[in-house]
Amino acid sequence: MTSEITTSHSLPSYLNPNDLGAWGIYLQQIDRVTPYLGSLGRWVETLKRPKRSLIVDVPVELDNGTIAHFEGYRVQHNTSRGPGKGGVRFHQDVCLSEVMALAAWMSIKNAAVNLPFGGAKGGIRIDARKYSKKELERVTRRYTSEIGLIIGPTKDIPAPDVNTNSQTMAWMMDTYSMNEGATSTGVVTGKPIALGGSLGRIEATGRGVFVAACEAAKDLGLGVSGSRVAVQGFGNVGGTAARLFHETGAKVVVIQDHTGTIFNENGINIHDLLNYVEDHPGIMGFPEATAISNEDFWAVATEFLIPAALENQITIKNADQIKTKILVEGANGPTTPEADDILTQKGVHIVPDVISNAGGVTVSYFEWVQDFSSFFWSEEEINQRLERLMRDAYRSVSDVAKHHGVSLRTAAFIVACTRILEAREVRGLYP
Ligand SMILES: NC(=O)c1ccc[n+]([C@@H]2O[C@H](COP(=O)([O-])OP(=O)(O)OC[C@H]3O[C@@H](n4cnc5c(N)ncnc54)[C@H](O)[C@@H]3O)[C@@H](O)[C@H]2O)c1
Repeated sequence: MTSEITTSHSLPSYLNPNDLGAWGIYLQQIDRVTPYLGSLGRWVETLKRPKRSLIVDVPVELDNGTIAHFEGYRVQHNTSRGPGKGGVRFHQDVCLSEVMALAAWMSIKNAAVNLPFGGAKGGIRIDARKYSKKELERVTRRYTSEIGLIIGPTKDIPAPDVNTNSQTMAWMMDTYSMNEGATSTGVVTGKPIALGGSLGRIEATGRGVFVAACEAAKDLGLGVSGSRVAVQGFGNVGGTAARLFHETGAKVVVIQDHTGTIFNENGINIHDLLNYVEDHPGIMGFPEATAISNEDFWAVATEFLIPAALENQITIKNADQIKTKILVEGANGPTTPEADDILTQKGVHIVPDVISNAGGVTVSYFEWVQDFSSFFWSEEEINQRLERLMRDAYRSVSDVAKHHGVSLRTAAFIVACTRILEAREVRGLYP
């Protein structure tokens, strides 16, 4: 791997070469696919620097009358295939190199599933738990106004991410619309339904995970009905994926959340568990399963393992114990590169996050399309279109993986980088 050479040649002066963080990992991933890009390789430097990075000061008056200042970012990594698209994160550790990497991974995800978007991401360096709803509203509105120069329905469309939600998007939409003097629903996605949000958005990521799992099962000649499934995380993504497996006749035998791990070799009744977690802090104490240790979660023999909680969960420490056939990444970055190598050597079929959890951004795309036409689709229509798009995405990546004899993760990057750089090449350089 030539990451040091590449990074020293292509690093913008505003980054610290000794502390690249997530951006360094992204650069290594690009180095890994460059040999597969053929003549498009001459454009690869395009992917190693963001098109546009905006850093803004966000001053607000707090409830106690003092003035606080927060750092805000919006990075548009690449817009060759369409407007920027990606979430806005509120977190005290947000920094430029992290937002750059998250924006770049959105370019890859959007291109891998063939959505007509580039990649972008935003963030504010703030510990959201320490501020009132009114303070967060003022922060959101001032941030939106500051980045209003570069966002817009045909320029860059933000969405929720860590610690932001549909209410945050409603404030962003309202602020942008006030500044424009026109109601502009298409400037953000992930909005409340009352404001042009899309049906099916809440379940979209979990549904996409399930569709990707079914496609992977076809590749391996496995049936889903009767198979055993392990799910880590029983929130939006894990809960929906578990329910769809259960409704298809699979046995979800083990589930872990932040409260612990539960097991039932005959399969956990997911409808009962969903009802249970509505009145409890988590899955622990569910009467129709047995509690086991969190470490034992990884050793349960299954056909499908769905990490849908946090990043860096499958590491060199537990990869050896894992006994599954198909790993479908619901979370972003749940598998470390070392663990990825161990599992691949063991013959585990890994469906990477940029494909398997793309259901959310896909229905965000549908929301944007519906807002443009002011014509809204039924939930059934949305789910059908989502399933078709996810199946097509999996197939094209799987075909490339077979053609080059590489993993689905490398194949997803090959497909995505090729699409982005083809667009770059035919557009040509301005002026
Ligand atoms: N929601 C989306 O549309 C979407 C889209 C793409 C990717 N993702 C990714 O999927 C993952 C899950 O997102 P979500 O929306 O379901 O979040 P969520 O908050 O609804 O659920 C998270 C789940 O993870 C569990 N969890 C937290 N800490 C844990 C720990 N230490 N061990 C085991 N379980 C733990 C929680 O108990 C909860 O059940 C995240 O990585 C997120 O970035 C989500």
